[in-house]
Amino acid sequence: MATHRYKDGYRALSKVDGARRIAFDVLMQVYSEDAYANLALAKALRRARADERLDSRDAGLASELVNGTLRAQGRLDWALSRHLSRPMADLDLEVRVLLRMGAHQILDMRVPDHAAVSTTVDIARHVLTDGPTRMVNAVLRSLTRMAPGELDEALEGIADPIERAAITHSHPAWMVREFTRALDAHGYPGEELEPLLAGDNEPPLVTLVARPGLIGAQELADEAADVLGTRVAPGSFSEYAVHIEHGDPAALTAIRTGLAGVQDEGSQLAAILLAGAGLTGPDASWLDLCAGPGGKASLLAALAGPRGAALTANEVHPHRARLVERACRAFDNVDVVSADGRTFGGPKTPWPLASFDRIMVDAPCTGMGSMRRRPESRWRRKPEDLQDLLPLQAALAARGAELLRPGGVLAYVTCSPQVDETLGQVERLLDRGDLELLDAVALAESLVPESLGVPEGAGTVGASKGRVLQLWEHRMGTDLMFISLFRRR
Ligand SMILES: C[S@@+](CC[C@H](N)C(=O)[O-])C[C@H]1O[C@@H](n2cnc3c(N)ncnc32)[C@H](O)[C@@H]1O
Repeated sequence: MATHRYKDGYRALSKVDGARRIAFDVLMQVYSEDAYANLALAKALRRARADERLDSRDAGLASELVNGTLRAQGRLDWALSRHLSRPMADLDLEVRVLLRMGAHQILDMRVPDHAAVSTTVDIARHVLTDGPTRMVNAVLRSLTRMAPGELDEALEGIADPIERAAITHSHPAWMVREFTRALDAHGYPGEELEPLLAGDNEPPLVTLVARPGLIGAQELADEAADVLGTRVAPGSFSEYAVHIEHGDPAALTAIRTGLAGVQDEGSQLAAILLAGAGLTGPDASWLDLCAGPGGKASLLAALAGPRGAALTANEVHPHRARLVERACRAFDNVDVVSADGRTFGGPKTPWPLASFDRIMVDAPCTGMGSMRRRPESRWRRKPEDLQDLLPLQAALAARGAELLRPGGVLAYVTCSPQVDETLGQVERLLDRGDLELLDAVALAESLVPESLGVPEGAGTVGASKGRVLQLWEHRMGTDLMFISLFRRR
């Protein structure tokens, strides 16, 4: 066992709590190696379970510490900075991570103060020298000594409403500005900002998709209930969706064999709407231009199959193209290709211009619509990212339009409500003059089991007769998917 010098001589360090140590190690990987929290955590938990170091309660605690600490980072740093004599950014990473973990337990979890402090300091003793360890101890103790309501009062004292909302709901201020702009652009009142931001801090609903033709939603729900012992519920906006309350979907045979997948209802709806839009003429050749990792491609393949249609699924990154292959392994009507979508197809290729009947352009975006699923992503994304994303999205959408035959249907989709990458790109597509915007809201209402409740007029773009569909977690419970549909003239 490790030893350490203290005033009273050498002594054994106290045993570090397993779940907290795992959380600390995963958080360090997220911050120092840009690891994805969900992947790093799953790997660490698998390893600990294999060594029989962890039961399911510990695994739950480690998950909450990782995900909760990441989500709450902005608010925790603000709270901690009130008890620090120098800026948080000047502290060593290990110290910052321990302070955040400890603060999350003190402020947000039902961990008794003394346990939150002592378990954090136990880790500090293993990874830090004496001085920083004492500092972690002192700052966390001072946090526990705050008067009730002290933080709320300080929050109320922040004059700028964007800054206040950013800290209260732990989002970067630029994102709060963008969410405000997006709500406004779709005609929703500013009061919806708070529930929107709060939704990002809720653990996400896990939704499965029963790929039609392979397995029915009821059969999938029965397997999930039996194997995972979870309560299940049917989807509201996709007849193929099954919500589960808990459990690891990977334990289901239907998931392992590709009959079903994990997919938010918003994503399912994007594929359902592209497949459901009216079309005259042939309906045989479908394209997913940005297919990785293959969620929408696999549902599109399932919907194309009974019509005798084939899907070409393209993805620029070969490793992600392999994920598309895996997601579509149960289908024989899918051709997976790895190429740059901006120059995909064309003369002398198997995919001439103006040849596809239905095209999905699910463009790379800021991902601001699925922050609840990737707790670290809100801090990784920068507003400058849009400088690269916007031209990329425009070029992919334009290529999609060129590959679409007259009378064919194109879906331009993002997992973000950010105005420039959604409505801005729709306007750009309409400026081409060869595309007509369809009414995605009316089509959705005609296809979904329950009404989406989109207010009258919301989603109308300029003078066009069409409407785009923006989904909101706080209204529909889905990711904030943006779906627009066009027909080529
Ligand atoms: C939003 S994701 C697509 C999600 C996918 N449709 C699904 O439902 O699973 C965007 C994808 O576009 C890919 N991508 C980025 N640049 C691209 C390009 N120039 N050509 C084709 N694909 C690209 C990204 O690698 C990413 O996998």
